[in-house]
Order: sequence, then structure tokens, then C-alpha cells
Amino acid sequence: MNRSSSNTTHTLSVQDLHKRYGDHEVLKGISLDAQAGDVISIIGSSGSGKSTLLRCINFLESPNAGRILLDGKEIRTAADRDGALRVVDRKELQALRTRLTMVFQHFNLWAHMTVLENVMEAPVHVLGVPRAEARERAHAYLAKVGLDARVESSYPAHLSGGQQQRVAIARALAMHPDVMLFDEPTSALDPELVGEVLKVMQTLAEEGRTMIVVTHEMAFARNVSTRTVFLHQGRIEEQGTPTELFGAPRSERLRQFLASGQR
Ligand SMILES: Nc1ncnc2c1ncn2[C@@H]1O[C@H](COP(=O)(O)OP(=O)(O)OP(=O)(O)O)[C@@H](O)[C@H]1O
Repeated sequence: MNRSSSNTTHTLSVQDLHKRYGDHEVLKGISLDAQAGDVISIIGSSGSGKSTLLRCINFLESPNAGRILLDGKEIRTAADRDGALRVVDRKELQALRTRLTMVFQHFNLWAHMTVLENVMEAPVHVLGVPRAEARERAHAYLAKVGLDARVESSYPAHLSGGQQQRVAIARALAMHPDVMLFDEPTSALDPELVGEVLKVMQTLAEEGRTMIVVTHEMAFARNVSTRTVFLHQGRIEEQGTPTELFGAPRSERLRQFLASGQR
């Protein structure tokens, strides 16, 4: 793969993350580091904790223990009465969400806004980018994800799922994030639309973007990621290069998972 080299030193570090819902411990001590240019695929059976892990990384869910560091600097948290860790400073939380932008399974576009407005919204209102500049950004990123200028004035409901997800990717890109988090970005799509979204993601990976991708798409994990992490019941069972994991899985659980016919 032709990966552009990058001098940026932005690094995400996840340290010993725990999460429980009631008595159910969903994450049992996950540690993960992402360096600039890493494309980390997180795979595992349904219920293994993949989405929860991603959502705890940017505090959409509150972990119960663990640390998140950006560029070596810890996000400051305090435990509430239920033992859930909350980010202490709202500005720090906003900065974290800006630097780690998320692409969701169900797109989460604003239904009452046009495509263009969807992509401009956060740069204008969160980053304070002037509207004219935000519009230029939006044009550029919509073009980048292969969307014709004619769809810019459409509302999300008039687009296919694949187009909506590409708008969501453009929206994430417009924040100029350090790390892009993808939570099963193709799982809600009709099978014939999956390829157009994966193609965009592959291009981003080839450009050296830092990405963490929760996915059931084994071909993506195998062919595009630089590292694959296999979760089992809230623990990292095995991780390594795709060649290692797919070519020579060490654990029986991973062997069984791969043999179970996941795409
Ligand atoms: N808000 C919640 N309240 C209670 N339990 C939850 C909640 N969210 C997730 N869980 C439970 O946590 C476990 C892990 O869920 P999670 O969605 O992280 O798994 P996953 O590996 O992403 O699964 P899938 O591949 O099916 O999306 C599951 O048992 C799920 O039922």
C-alpha cells in the first residue's frame, strides 16, 4: 500500500479501559495506542464490546476506569456517584470530540439540514470557521467522498444510504480531525452500497489518515488496516498485522471467529 509519510506526532493512547452496565462488565481492561497513520480495525463477535470501546474513547459512553491520552496528555476525568468517569472540563471534552471525530452506523445526519449545511455545521458552530471558508471546506470534502455538487442542496432523506454515509464522512473530515473513529460504518447499508463507502475509507487510509474502525468487513480489516485487534468478551484476545491475524491466528477463539464466515 502506498502510504504517505507524516511528521505529525498526534497519538491516541487508551489505557486499561473498563466499562460495565450494571453487573455486566463489557470492557475488562483495554489498552490501545494509535500512532499517526495507523488504521486499526477492531473485529470480534457481536456483543464483544467493539462499539462500547469506540464510544468510551470519546466519552460518548462513560468508562468506569482507565485513561485516555492525546499526544501524551491525559483527559482529566472524575468519577460520578455511579462510578462513571466524566470529563471534568467541557472545553476539553469538546476538543476531544473535535480531534476524534466519529462516523456512526446510522449516519446521524441532521434531517432538517441540506447536505452542505450538514457538513458546514460543526466547523462554523464548534470551530468558529467563517461561513465562506466552511462552505469551501464542505465543497472540497463532499467532492473528496465522490459526491456531486448537485446533491449539496438535497436533504439526507433523499439520498441513498451509501450517499448519506459519505456525507457523514465528509462531515467528519471537515473537522480536520487527528483520528477518525468509524463505528460499523457499513452495517446499516444495503449490500450493493457497502463498496462505495469502503472505497472512500480505503482512500483515506492510503492517504495516511489515522483511523480506528469497528467492522464486520473482514476484507477491509485484512486488506486496508495496518493493525487488527480481535476483541473477545471485553478483552483483547489477539492483535497484530492483518497478515499475522488472518494468516496465522494464534488463539483458537480467533480461528473459530474467522471460520464462522464473517464477511
Ligand atoms: N447502553 C447499554 N446498556 C446496557 N448494556 C449495553 C449497552 N450498550 C451495550 N450493552 C451491552 O454491552 C455488550 C457489548 O455491546 P457492544 O455494542 O459494544 O458490542 P459489539 O461488539 O459492538 O456488538 P455488535 O457487533 O453486535 O455491534 C453487549 O452485551 C450489549 O448488550
